[in-house]
Amino acid sequence: MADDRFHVYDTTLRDGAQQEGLNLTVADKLAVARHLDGLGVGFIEGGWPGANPKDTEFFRRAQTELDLKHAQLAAFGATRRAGVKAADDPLVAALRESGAPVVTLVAKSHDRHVELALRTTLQENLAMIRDTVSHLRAEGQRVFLDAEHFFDGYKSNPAYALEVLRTAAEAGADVIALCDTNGGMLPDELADIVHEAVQAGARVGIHCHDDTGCAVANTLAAVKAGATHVQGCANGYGERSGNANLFTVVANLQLKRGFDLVPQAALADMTRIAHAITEVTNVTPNSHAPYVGMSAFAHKAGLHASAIKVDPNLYQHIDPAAVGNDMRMLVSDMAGRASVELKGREMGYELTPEHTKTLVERVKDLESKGFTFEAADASFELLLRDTVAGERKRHFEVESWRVIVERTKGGELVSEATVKVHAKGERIVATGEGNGPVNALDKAVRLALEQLYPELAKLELVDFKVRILEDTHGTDAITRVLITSSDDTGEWATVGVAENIIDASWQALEQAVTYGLLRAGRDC
Ligand SMILES: CC(=O)SCCNC(=O)CCNC(=O)[C@H](O)C(C)(C)COP(=O)(O)OP(=O)(O)OC[C@H]1O[C@@H](n2cnc3c(N)ncnc32)[C@H](O)[C@@H]1OP(=O)(O)O
Ligand SMILES: CC(=O)C(=O)O
Repeated sequence: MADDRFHVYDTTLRDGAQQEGLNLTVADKLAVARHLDGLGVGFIEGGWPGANPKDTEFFRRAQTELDLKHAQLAAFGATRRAGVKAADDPLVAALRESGAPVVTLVAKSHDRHVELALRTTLQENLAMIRDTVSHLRAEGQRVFLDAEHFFDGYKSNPAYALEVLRTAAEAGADVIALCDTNGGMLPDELADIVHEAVQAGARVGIHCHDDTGCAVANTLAAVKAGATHVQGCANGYGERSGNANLFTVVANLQLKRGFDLVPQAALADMTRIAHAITEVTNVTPNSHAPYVGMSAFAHKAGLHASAIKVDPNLYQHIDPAAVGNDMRMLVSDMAGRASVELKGREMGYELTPEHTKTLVERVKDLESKGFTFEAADASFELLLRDTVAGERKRHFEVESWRVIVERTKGGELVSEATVKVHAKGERIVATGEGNGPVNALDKAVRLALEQLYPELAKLELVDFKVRILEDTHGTDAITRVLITSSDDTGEWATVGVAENIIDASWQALEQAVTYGLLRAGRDC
């Protein structure tokens, strides 16, 4: 069980699920909870039982299907309605019956919200808090209180906001999490208010939204001011601009401020966990996310690479391995010799200074014509092999290719491609049909080569991106095609550039097949 002196409290399954476009099934919620427990968070807020059947079901299934090693489940809900007893409020009953050891109650702490949104008196709101907290405590549940709009409330009526905090603490709430519900706060002012709340004598937590882009900074400022309970969401999910990214918060506190929040081994697994959660939520991972993003330790500028060659710490704030991420070199027209040398080493090649120089020149020249190698590692490796081996031996030589697109009498569009290749001393002609010209070419080239290279059966074209460069030239614009291919062990990307989209696609396709054969360990 996690240390109770400082809480890492995750609200992905409740506030994270309030993100536009994010929709989790009960099975998804259970899967995310297991990942969060693997990270070692102390509390997982599972949702609002009683508010919808899915969240009620989550808490029911969690009792038998979740075997949490670190975390405790928290059920979220509101204080009782005005004018009824907590014991008689059906939503409070759902919290009581959720099976969760912890209940987090949202309560109004802003006087205007009490009067306008709850449409009750300030005294009745305090009674709602007192009554609900003490009722759930008496039922044996631990209670935390989310003081909604606390910072805006404090600015409007500090005495009342602090009265809410004291009332909850006196009734038995262990933590009063101060919520920047509208996400409008900046760190300095927020820290001052947290300091005042801590002085009032309660254990204070912090719950920040990212509407000013300061949710993580505000959370860290609150901790500095005395908060000992941090709330946030995996990958920064949440209502509007999101919540404080819990991964960033944990990494900052543990690696920069010396807190011992999650096991080191779990922290070193954080990048995998962050990506595993995106698989469940079906939200594209933010490659620029701090610590866990694919680009978080990717270096593009030549000057950076030249210093990194001497010591990676010169251009990195931490060792990426501490959060399970990796340093990557990007090769582009911003690369210098060091970038290319390090990228070559990453790929398993020790390049001579002459080869490095030639490669830098070829990359800069090709990028000026529209190629992009940072997005096409496989094309860069083929270029590197050409440079090192003079003209690299080929698995196959292309004599010609042709594509016909036909609109049939019935209105159907059919593409037919013919490729003529030479491989292993044979001349092979093959024809493929597809729903588009690239699909037809892909089928034809595999048909031609699969009899000689059966491993091509595993190759799959998984993504195809087209970009028109210099589009002011109208039909003379250059087309760049990026193809991502996969086999049963991984993915690779190739690039083609030409005035004609089919020609650019063919270049990327031909390299994809060649690289696939090299990956499979095929000699020419
Ligand atoms: C800041 C936050 O993000 S808190 C989390 C918010 N999350 C959600 O709202 C998602 C889940 N919510 C729901 O499913 C529904 O809103 C429910 C089931 C909770 C309530 O639904 P309904 O009964 O139809 O009420 P409705 O949503 O229209 O309004 C909310 C009611 O809760 C009351 N309320 C709001 N905050 C509180 C509070 N802290 N304590 C007690 N009552 C509250 C409002 O005054 C309003 O009361 P009214 O019905 O008398 O007008
Ligand atoms: C409780 C909550 O989610 C908020 O005030 O933002």
